[in-house]
Amino acid sequence: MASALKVNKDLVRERQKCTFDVKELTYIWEGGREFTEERQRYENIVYSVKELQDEVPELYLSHKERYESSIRKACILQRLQNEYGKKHKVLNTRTIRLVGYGAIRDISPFLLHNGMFIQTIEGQGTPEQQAEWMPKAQAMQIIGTYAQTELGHGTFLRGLETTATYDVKTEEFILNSPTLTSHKWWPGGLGTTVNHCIVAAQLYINGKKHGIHLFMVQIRDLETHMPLPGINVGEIGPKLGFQTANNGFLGFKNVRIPRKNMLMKNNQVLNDGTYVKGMNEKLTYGTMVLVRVSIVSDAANVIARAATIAVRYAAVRHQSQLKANEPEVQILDYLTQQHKLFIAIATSHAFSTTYGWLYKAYLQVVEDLGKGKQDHLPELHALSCCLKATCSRDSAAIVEQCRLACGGHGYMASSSLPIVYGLATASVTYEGEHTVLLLQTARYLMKAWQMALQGKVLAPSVSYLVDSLKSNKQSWQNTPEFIVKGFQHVAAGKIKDAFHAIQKHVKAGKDYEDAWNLASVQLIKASEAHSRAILCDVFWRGTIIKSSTASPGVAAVLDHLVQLYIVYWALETVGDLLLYSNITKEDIAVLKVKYEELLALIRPNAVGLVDAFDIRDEVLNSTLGSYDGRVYERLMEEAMKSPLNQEPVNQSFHKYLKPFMKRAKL
Ligand SMILES: CC/C=C\C/C=C\C/C=C\C/C=C\CCC(=O)SCCNC(=O)CCNC(=O)[C@H](O)C(C)(C)COP(=O)(O)OP(=O)(O)OC[C@H]1O[C@@H](n2cnc3c(N)ncnc32)[C@H](O)[C@@H]1OP(=O)(O)O
Ligand SMILES: Cc1cc2nc3c(=O)[nH]c(=O)nc-3n(C[C@H](O)[C@H](O)[C@H](O)COP(=O)(O)OP(=O)(O)OC[C@H]3O[C@@H](n4cnc5c(N)ncnc54)[C@H](O)[C@@H]3O)c2cc1C
Repeated sequence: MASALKVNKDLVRERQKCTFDVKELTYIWEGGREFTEERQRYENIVYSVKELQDEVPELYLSHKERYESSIRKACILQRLQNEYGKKHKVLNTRTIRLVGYGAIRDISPFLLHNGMFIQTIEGQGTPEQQAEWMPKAQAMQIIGTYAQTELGHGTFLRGLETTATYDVKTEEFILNSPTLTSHKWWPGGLGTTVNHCIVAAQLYINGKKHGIHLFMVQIRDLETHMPLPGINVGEIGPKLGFQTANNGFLGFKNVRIPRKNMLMKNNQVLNDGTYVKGMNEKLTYGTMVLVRVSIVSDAANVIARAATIAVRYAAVRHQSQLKANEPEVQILDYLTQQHKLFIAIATSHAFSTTYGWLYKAYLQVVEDLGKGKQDHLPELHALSCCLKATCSRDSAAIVEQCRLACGGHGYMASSSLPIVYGLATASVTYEGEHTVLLLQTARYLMKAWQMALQGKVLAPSVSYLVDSLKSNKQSWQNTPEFIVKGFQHVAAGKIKDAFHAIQKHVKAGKDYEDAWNLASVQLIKASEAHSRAILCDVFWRGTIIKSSTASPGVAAVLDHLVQLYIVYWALETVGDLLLYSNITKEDIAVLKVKYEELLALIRPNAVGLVDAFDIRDEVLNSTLGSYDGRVYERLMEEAMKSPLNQEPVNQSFHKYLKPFMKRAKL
């Protein structure tokens, strides 16, 4: 961090106003002091490596140069990560991703290796397969990705066209891409980086189709990196963001792999071609569940980055007068600006708390599955789908809101907000498209409602449906607990409406599937309302626990943030509350005042709160958001790095402009 002398005076003043212990909040936000200290130790190592510092900003490099630079840095990072793991302890994936962003400035071409390839071997491989591939993958002797999506299908996995046909004679699978649309399309690192893939393919044995299975396939020679025979591989080209992820395409022509290369923890193919079905065919999708859970944490992190940039900038930026003859105010003093930004801070805490809760549930399900118990798998699938969908979508909207809150300068690439938006919005689509995942949860909610009507016991996350069936005479109270109940009433009401809409269409003679489609707008609204009820409930309960051991200062700001989140969403969805709960116009008027009071309470701590995210300047990489607040100096310094500013006159003047001006007629 910059020395106090060089720090912008507004930021100095803001930091002096802060009423709580910033470090203590960092530890809480990050899940414990040990995680923060581990990350900081690793950051100190990584960001002192000279080779990781850019001479030319990445954005001025060509597509090819950018990729080459990202690979160079990713290799250095991976080496540092492995060395660190040997000396200290293995880093958690959040730290790896965070520190990686700071060095690479975008997505690591090894993201899928570290985020899905290794996890799939771990989660889907037999102990023998793990013993064979894990050490090599961890040491990066083999580099891999998760190759599932095809040109023709990403969502509908049963529609994937890549085939893996078992040849009993040779005890091999033969992989083929029978059509153009069956080519793998999108996997990160696939373009020119990886030499192995986990490939999702339709399994055929003796002409019988057994559905999607996962296969370990080597696609490039380990020495020459040339594609192996029968492999057609390449990169898919520039995208909105994710430029250095090296997303690729892949086709197979009679590529043979040994039988042991099918990941067989769940389903198996024996030597003679006998197919042995596992406990649950959906366990093949297990890595996706883990990544969906992790995306909730990623959403908290991207919001924290955007909020840090926008809040610090809003403290430094002065524009317009509140009153005539008075100096121009910090834009952070406009209530509308606080309305845009404080919800970002609160949301980041909401998602971080929810992630902790969801990850615990994930670990419990994994432990249960190990014992042959799968009772909580449907609930976890439903939760991970709707929370991934809602958190990723909110993160993209909030990052964009933070960008807009920075006015014109937020549009500068050097603000980093465009690149952060690229990351956030990608997560709305990858790992299960937003609407599609909401509809997965809706399937679960429809069943849960049916069970509630039948008086059956429901899983904890939907048990509120039972309460909603009881007559609700209790009058509204403007307390967080009661507002959370209000969200549950909204969710239950929307679930019930969607259920009835389906029933109505079925009664009118529609097939269930058509009725489902006709009700699907209501279904996604029900799923969203369920997500919001969960987020508010988990955030509220989680904050009470965290506050119980926190200092009074930190407990107070945590309380302000959780209340702000709950009241903000109550006001955003006030129409729903009027429809489905006992809230009155008078209660809403009180909530509006409460919301304004909360903005005022948070205002003095705004900069302290984003400082507590403890995101280093290297990770922020932002002219607007650095710790010292030297916004204008940095904007000018970065502009001066433009190649167009390295010469007083660009050659295009002589080639085009001058002749054009000469020819121009009055
Ligand atoms: C260092 C890094 C660390 C961590 C990584 C963190 C972040 C990663 C960052 C970046 C990642 C980058 C890129 C992303 C990579 C990808 O995008 S990989 C590809 C992802 N693809 C998808 O997500 C595909 C989406 N589609 C599906 O999941 C499924 O097709 C579907 C769920 C939409 C439908 O599946 P179907 O087989 O058709 O099933 P169905 O008939 O609809 O449902 C049947 C029943 O099965 C239940 N079910 C479905 N999925 C699961 C599951 N995963 N687990 C448990 N149960 C499941 C479903 O609910 C149905 O149950 P019923 O009881 O209702 O019948
Ligand atoms: C940056 C990025 C990285 C990625 N990395 C990987 C990777 O490493 N490995 C990999 O395998 N894949 C990867 N993917 C692919 C990604 O997982 C898919 O793009 C994603 O799952 C969405 O599938 P799709 O593209 O087929 O969308 P589609 O399903 O074609 O979606 C198009 C539209 O149709 C709608 N739709 C589709 N089905 C339904 C339905 N049943 N009901 C209602 N609406 C529907 C959707 O809501 C959406 O509006 C990546 C994608 C991106 C953008």
